Amino acid sequence: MTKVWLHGYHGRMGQEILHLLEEDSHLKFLGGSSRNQLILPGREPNGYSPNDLVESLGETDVIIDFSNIAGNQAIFKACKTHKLEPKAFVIGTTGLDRGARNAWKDLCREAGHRLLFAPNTSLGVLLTMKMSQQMAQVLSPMGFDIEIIESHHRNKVDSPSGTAMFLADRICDKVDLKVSTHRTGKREANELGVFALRGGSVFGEHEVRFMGDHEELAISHRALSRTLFAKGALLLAKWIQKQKPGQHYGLPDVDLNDLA
Ligand SMILES: NC(=O)C1=CN([C@@H]2O[C@H](COP(=O)(O)OP(=O)(O)OC[C@H]3O[C@@H](n4cnc5c(N)ncnc54)[C@H](OP(=O)(O)O)[C@@H]3O)[C@@H](O)[C@H]2O)C=CC1
Ligand SMILES: O=C(O)C1=N[C@H](C(=O)O)C[C@H](O)C1
Repeated sequence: MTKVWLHGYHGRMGQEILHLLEEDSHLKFLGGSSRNQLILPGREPNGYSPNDLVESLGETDVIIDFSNIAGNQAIFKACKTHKLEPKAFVIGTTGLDRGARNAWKDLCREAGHRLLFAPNTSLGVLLTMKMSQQMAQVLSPMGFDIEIIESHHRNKVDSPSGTAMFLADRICDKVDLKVSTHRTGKREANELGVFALRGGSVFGEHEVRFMGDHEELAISHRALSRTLFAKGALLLAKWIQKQKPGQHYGLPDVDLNDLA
């Protein structure tokens, strides 16, 4: 059995993942953490120090993080300062800047951790990314403009979404465009604009639009619940365990056929 730790235990995603973990025959919930509490089965939830957290993680095989920037920073600092033995990580938290991601990458190399940055754990989004790259490679040289629009629930704290930035960056790996998230004036020729809507209880919608002079193509993904993110997180938790230690991975490294 693979033992799993849930950082962001009390959150919307934490609770969704917990429900699926309870039914999974290969993964076992070892414990969790939120802003102020350590949650260990059979014990009263308790306050904790970074050292307590790392001690509790000792037995864990995979740490799944769905918290926020401060929460991700907290578990990073605890693992770095208190020298956690090699583990596997799935980082579902979004909004991390380049500095934070680089610090995790360094820690992986130093400590022998395996880590996957997964700003969207839906397998459909992975396919959306791959298809968007292919469409961009054909349509951008033909003069089509590419823009991304995303919608999420009113309580989401980061904007644009991690997924929208991921889609934009992966498209820009293939075509020579610059991501713009704060356009105020006219569109520049080499821009890929990213725009966010917030409201209601939208689980997550992303649309990549390819806008030409006489026709328009689009590829879109709509989450119908949080279950798909939780299911994907558990599949990816199994996937990351099989990867090489001391390495970090991104969603483009994941072959959908390996998850079936
Ligand atoms: N990869 C993916 O597919 C998806 C990613 N996400 C991302 O996952 C993250 C969580 O989303 P969601 O569940 O909706 O958010 P919530 O706000 O519902 O939950 C956040 C959780 O993080 C905890 N937390 C906050 N600060 C800290 C801290 N300093 N230390 C430890 N834990 C902390 C909160 O604890 P407390 O309850 O004590 O405040 C809470 O349990 C977001 O970044 C979101 O964008 C969301 C959906 C899918
Ligand atoms: O906060 C959310 O809810 C979601 N966040 C992720 C993101 O920022 O892309 C993934 C998903 O769309 C839901």
